[in-house]
Amino acid sequence: MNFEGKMNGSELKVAIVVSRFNDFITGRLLDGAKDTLVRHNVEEDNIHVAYVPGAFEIPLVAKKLAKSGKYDAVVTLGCVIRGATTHYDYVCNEVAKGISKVNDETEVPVIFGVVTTETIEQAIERAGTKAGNKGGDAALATIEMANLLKNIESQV
Ligand SMILES: Nc1c(NC[C@H](O)[C@H](O)[C@H](O)CO)[nH]c(=O)[nH]c1=O
Ligand SMILES: CC(=O)[C@@H](O)COP(=O)(O)O
Repeated sequence: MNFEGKMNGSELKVAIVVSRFNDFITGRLLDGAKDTLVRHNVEEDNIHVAYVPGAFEIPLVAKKLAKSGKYDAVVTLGCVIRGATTHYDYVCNEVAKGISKVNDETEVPVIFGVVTTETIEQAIERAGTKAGNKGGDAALATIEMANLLKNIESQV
């Protein structure tokens, strides 16, 4: 028996948690994610967006949305850019751990679309320029994972 997540999102309800910090970047990640979801047949009315102050706040809101039972998956979008202190390391580590924990606790796909870079240029490259759009990439993973879990649940 094989399990597969098809790339048709017509039956999916998706929440997006996006941080406002570095919104020059996160706004483009959000555009990329929404465009990719719609181009894979997710209804615009089935895409709900929650804004948080910074990446550190993403896990809490992602957990709230995942636990609501109203969404097949949650996309998380943020941008953490290293500054002059070690603050970057703490934010990145806690955000990654927090999002992973929400996956484990809720068994709802919570996709990691947080860009973590050393420089602003690296972030720009990943927000719709030479390295693509990580928001769009996260949306693709979201559709596949949501449909994969539905496929597993229908067969086992
Ligand atoms: N430096 C960045 C932050 N810092 C803010 C934290 O995420 C958090 O909002 C604050 O510590 C209050 O709890 N956030 C980012 O998203 N990106 C950064 O580069
Ligand atoms: C990732 C951050 O928290 C960072 O932007 C903070 O900058 P700094 O380390 O210069 O305070």
